[in-house]
Amino acid sequence: MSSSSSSSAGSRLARPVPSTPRRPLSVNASSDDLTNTIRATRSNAVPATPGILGSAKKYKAALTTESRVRTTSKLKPAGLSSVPPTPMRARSADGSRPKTPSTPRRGTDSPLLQPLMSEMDVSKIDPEEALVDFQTVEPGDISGDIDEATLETLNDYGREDKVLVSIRVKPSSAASAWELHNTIPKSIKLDATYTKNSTSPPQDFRFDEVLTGSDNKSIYNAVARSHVCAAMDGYNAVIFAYGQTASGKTFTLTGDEDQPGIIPRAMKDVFGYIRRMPTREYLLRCSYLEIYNETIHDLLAPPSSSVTQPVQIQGTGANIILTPLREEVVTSLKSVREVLQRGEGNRRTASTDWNERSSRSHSVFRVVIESRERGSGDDNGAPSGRTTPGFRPPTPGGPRLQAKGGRSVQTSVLSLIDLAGSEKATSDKERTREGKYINTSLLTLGTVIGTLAENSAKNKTDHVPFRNSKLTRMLQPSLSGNARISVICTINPDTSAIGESTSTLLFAQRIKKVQLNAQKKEVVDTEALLERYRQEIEDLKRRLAEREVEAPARSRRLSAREQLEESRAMHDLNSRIRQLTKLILTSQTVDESKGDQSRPASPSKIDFDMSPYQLQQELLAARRHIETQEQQILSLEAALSARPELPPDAPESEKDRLIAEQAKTIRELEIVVKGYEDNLGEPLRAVREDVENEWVGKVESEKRRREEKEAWADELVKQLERERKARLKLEDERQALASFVKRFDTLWLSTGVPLPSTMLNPPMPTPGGAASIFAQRQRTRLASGELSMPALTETDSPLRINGVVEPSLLEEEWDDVKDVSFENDGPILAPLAKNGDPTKPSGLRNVLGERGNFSD
Ligand SMILES: Nc1ncnc2c1ncn2[C@@H]1O[C@H](COP(=O)(O)OP(=O)(O)OP(=O)(O)O)[C@@H](O)[C@H]1O
Repeated sequence: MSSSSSSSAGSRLARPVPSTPRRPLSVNASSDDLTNTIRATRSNAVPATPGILGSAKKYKAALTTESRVRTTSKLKPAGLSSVPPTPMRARSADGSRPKTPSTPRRGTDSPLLQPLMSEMDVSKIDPEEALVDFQTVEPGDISGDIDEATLETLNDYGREDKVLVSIRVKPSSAASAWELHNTIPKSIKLDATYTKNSTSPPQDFRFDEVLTGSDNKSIYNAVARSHVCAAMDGYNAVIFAYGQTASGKTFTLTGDEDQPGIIPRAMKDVFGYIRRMPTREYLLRCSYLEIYNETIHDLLAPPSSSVTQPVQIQGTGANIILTPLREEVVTSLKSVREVLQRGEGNRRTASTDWNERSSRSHSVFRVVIESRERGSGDDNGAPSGRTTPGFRPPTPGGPRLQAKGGRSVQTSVLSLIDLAGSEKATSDKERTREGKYINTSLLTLGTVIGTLAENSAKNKTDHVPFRNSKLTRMLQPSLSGNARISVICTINPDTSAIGESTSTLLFAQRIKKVQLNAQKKEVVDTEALLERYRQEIEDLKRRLAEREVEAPARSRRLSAREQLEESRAMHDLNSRIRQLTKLILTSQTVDESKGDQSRPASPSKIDFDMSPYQLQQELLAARRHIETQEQQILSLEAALSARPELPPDAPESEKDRLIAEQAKTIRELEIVVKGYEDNLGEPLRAVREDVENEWVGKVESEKRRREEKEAWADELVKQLERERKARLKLEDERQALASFVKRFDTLWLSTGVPLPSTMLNPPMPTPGGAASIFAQRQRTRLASGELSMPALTETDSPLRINGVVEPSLLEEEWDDVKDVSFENDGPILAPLAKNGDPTKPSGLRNVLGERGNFSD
């Protein structure tokens, strides 16, 4: 053990938890126990290891949750004996298969199982208190098989970018339809007797492993151990079993009393791995869910809430969140066993035509592994882990281990998936309905795998229908490449299952082609870094102040070269302070989600959702800030210059003190000025630039709108001018007409013809009527020589304006007027009839000639 690890171990042991003796080595929490518990739960019998479950052994629980679990576990022995009977038990009792209209979740019948683990719920636990490390792992919790040599020799398929695909052939007493390793190692082919096409030889299917027999240990070593270790090393890892119903998937993953499967062995290796890693500490969280009839149920939630509140898949692509999903912190194999027991109790299994205990759902057991380097045990003068305040995450998915002191936290997920088996139609209606869902999701899994394989092989980017089923949606991040995957395809070698086995082998071949590129995920805690920066700044400032105090006395002793070096050292200290100050500002304020390192956030971070007004306010606030700083600078400068000068006979020490103070003030000023420039000057310019950029577009569009309005206003003015002219013209015409009528009336009066009685109350004249009468009368009087009147010339035209005869609006009216006269003009025309021909057409045109004095 290295010295650092010993010291950390020492500090850990020194934690103030006196009543935490090591767990006795006699605790034999073997994977067999774990499997027994699972199997027992699945068969609804009292667990095969009641002694262990009900044991009153004193568990060490210094930094684990076991003490709390233990408190609640005290009820368990009583509860276990009263687990109510289930359909399976009923079946074994009366020998006939029970009718199960809906697949039962046995957890519903065993409420006593529920509260036991509630205190392990991760949302109620300070993760720092549940850390597991090499000291807290019990020897009984680990697999004795794992050691350095084993790890070295592990066939680490996880390092390849391909899925590890293995075939497991279930032992059968009947004749096998398949030949194994006949011509090629790790291959399987159909016995030629059963090939349909006898002319072509049967295809050799080659895989990473082709395994037989009932030994689960060799299976685990061959197909799972490397992936479990990869998960502990920081990679996401997925191990799943695929195959037709009753072919041995559950046997492979869970196993039985004699042959513990992958899950119990993996968990033993997890603790074994932790024990081998004295330099790291771990937080393990488990969740367990099932996809039943395309609904995701949390197997760790109370059954009632699981039914009413199914788990939803949120997010897109590789960032998928399952919510609400219970996660429980596990600190020992025992706590894993309890979690598995509860989950298994809630799983849906039923008797089918092929499998007495067929899984009717896909089940996913997930372990989230978070780890970080062990610190010195004291980041802030307190024991490691104890100082972190209770961490309650706002987001679904449970809490996260916090990085401390700049240490990074590595997170990975190990998913162990027992898929429901594909099957033909069964004799039971409900089973058939379930079978449809199962087959559909498996079919989608096949399509997804096929597309992924095709995309990888042909370098294509065809759409992958992940969303077509809950299973593929949930597996999307892993299948998209960010996980190391191991698939165990189980087949039944019987001749009756040749079709299903062939289809399983084809699926296995396709998934072999999927390309992977799993990466480790590490997160560094910026808060811890900031704290370190702050401490360093304080330290540097203190050193700087010390040097400054000593500087005057020392400078008298130092040579010129030494003085130069001294000033360089001071300068370096100052630069480092400035650099760290800037770093703090950047880390605190840069919005990591946007990845924009160039823009500080507060107070000058630009939010493009802000309104221009808000931006202006921001700008103003920043300006005010600058002004305050400028005032600070001024006042500091004033204070500096206002210092009383020392009298020449002042003691040397007094002079030294004053010089040191002044030097300090100057450096403070320098830092403030530099800080002003770095933190406000540049950001403020950026603000102005952003505001200006935003306004340029707006000003341009405003300008365009204004130009358009001006053009429109010009047009309006022009129209108004035209209208004004038209009005003037009309007014002139009106006046000309009025004077014309007036003249006409004068002429009438001069004829001496008495006004007819009707004229005393004349009807309203119309232009045509008056003109007609006037013309008639003129003709009569001219003809009789009674009147010598100068002929009307163009100059008399009422339409003449400014000496020019212009076409008039009135002209059109005249054209339209065919007969204009006074109403009841008979009496008026009577006297005219004496001198003229009243039968002739009347009208001004007749008086003034065919066109009169109207010109075109
Ligand atoms: N390799 C094996 N050695 C011994 N027994 C096996 C093996 N594989 C399967 N079995 C037995 O076969 C039966 C069916 O196996 P299992 O329940 O694991 O099938 P499954 O594929 O999970 O079925 P389903 O999809 O219906 O849940 C079990 O009784 C199991 O013990």
